[in-house]
Amino acid sequence: MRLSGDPAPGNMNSSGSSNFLLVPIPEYPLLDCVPNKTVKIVVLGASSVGKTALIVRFLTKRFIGDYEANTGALYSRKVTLDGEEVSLQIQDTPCVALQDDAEGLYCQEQINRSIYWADGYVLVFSITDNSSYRTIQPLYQHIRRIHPAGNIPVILVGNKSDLLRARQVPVDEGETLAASLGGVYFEVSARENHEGVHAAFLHLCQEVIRALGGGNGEKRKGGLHLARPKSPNMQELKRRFRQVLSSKVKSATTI
Ligand SMILES: Nc1nc2c(ncn2[C@@H]2O[C@H](COP(=O)(O)OP(=O)(O)OP(=O)(O)O)[C@@H](O)[C@H]2O)c(=O)[nH]1
Repeated sequence: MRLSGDPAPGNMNSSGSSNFLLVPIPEYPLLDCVPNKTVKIVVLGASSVGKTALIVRFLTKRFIGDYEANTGALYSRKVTLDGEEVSLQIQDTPCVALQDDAEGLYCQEQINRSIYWADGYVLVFSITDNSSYRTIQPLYQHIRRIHPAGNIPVILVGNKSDLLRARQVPVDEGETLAASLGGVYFEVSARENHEGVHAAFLHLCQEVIRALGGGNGEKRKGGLHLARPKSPNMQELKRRFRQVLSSKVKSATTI
């Protein structure tokens, strides 16, 4: 899912094109406020698990169900995290896929750069897709190869919890896998509710701040407050949504 924004200068992906890190139009003039901390998060997972839907739900409290194939947009927001002003950047990414041997991973160069860039990791699978769940372990190993040392804040998100009848991954398997990664398991539905998604991202942001040496360890009250989006991103979102709708209507009428 693309949002508006010019390619960030100097960010070139492996093919030399500069459409890798899209810098959305900032919600605040950078001169207004230079938060003393930046939290960089990347959202990773197999195809169609809901990476973009989760980010959009978290940032806008809305569920928009249809997107073009994910090309990897960067979203930036000024947020107040436990009373501290923080610049939050969230990198969406194209899907990763298991290789035929079910051990290796197909992972584009731009995803490797996102992994290297990020401070915290949202690993997403769909509870309705066992293959997306089996992607997580090799994906985590891949992250570890890029960041062999130190603590890498990570959460495991089992999305589409509204589709209980289609469940393929039991809750305890999500919890067990999350524990093996050193993270927490969140079972959520980007379609149905904002609270669960918000809690997951909030937890990861707090872990990142702790890992970056911010705060004095314990979770202060206050939680995470997103600046009201006043950027054209919302207009862009609505335009993209109308575009998808009109294309569906057109295709329906041409049948
Ligand atoms: N029922 C249900 N559907 C969801 C949920 N989250 C996402 N979807 C649907 O799943 C499909 C994929 O959502 P995306 O957000 O595009 O997934 P993605 O992981 O970014 O997809 P890629 O572009 O393949 O990387 C869309 O049709 C969404 O409407 C959810 O919580 N519940």
